[in-house]
Amino acid sequence: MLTRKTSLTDKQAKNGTSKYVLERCASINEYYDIAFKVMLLGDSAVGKTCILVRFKDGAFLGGNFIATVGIDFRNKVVDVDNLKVKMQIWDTAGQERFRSVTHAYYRDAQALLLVYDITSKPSFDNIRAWLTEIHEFAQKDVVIMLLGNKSDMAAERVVKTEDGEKLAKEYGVPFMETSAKTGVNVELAFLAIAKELKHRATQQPNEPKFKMHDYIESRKHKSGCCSHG
Ligand SMILES: Nc1nc2c(ncn2[C@@H]2O[C@H](COP(=O)(O)OP(=O)(O)OP(=O)(O)O)[C@@H](O)[C@H]2O)c(=O)[nH]1
Repeated sequence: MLTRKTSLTDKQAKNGTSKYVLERCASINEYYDIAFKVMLLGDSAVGKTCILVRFKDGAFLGGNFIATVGIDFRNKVVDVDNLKVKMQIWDTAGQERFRSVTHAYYRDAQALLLVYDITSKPSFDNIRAWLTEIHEFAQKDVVIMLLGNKSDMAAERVVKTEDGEKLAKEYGVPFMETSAKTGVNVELAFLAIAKELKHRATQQPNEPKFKMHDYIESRKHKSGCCSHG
């Protein structure tokens, strides 16, 4: 594999407009300009692995639930404004007994997707505890997004969309409901994160700021309406 590392631009490096180093990596399978680490967090069985598989392979992992043991990651390269952005996505085990393993990875992550299950009230109630943990272990400027997964299970819903929105507003984080089963909003969640991180890394002083919240609100599929895009 041929790997070459370059800084963003000499100017950016000099005036410190970006703290991320651009990596230009060429190999048979993978070419990218810039790389970020993203983590999926949330209680066991909320659908973190399924969200990752849906985004990476466009498929749904139905059937028997197999809990993640420890931590695992998958890479996906997406195009953002003519740059190849590699997202290294870490899938963590939601079970309590693996918590000390996953804590060690928080500090490296630039973005966290915090997931609950709309059919599980405890998974929603635990979001506050997850946020406390994030504030303890993650970087101060980490990008956080709240996802209410399994939006396809309308009949079993116990957490209202408004409650998710309210909680997200309280913590100042973007929010959307997803379905790893149908794919609703899954790609949008990762693309919004990729765009936000790319803009933070390459932002020029005179460039308008990327507004992640507006980007999501103008594109997200709202539960109970329309067809899946
Ligand atoms: N209907 C429906 N089922 C889902 C969805 N996402 C996940 N599931 C199911 O929920 C169960 C748990 O999914 P996982 O992705 O393994 O959950 P997890 O959060 O990774 O769990 P841990 O690895 O224990 O942390 C599985 O049986 C999935 O098939 C969804 O969007 N809709």
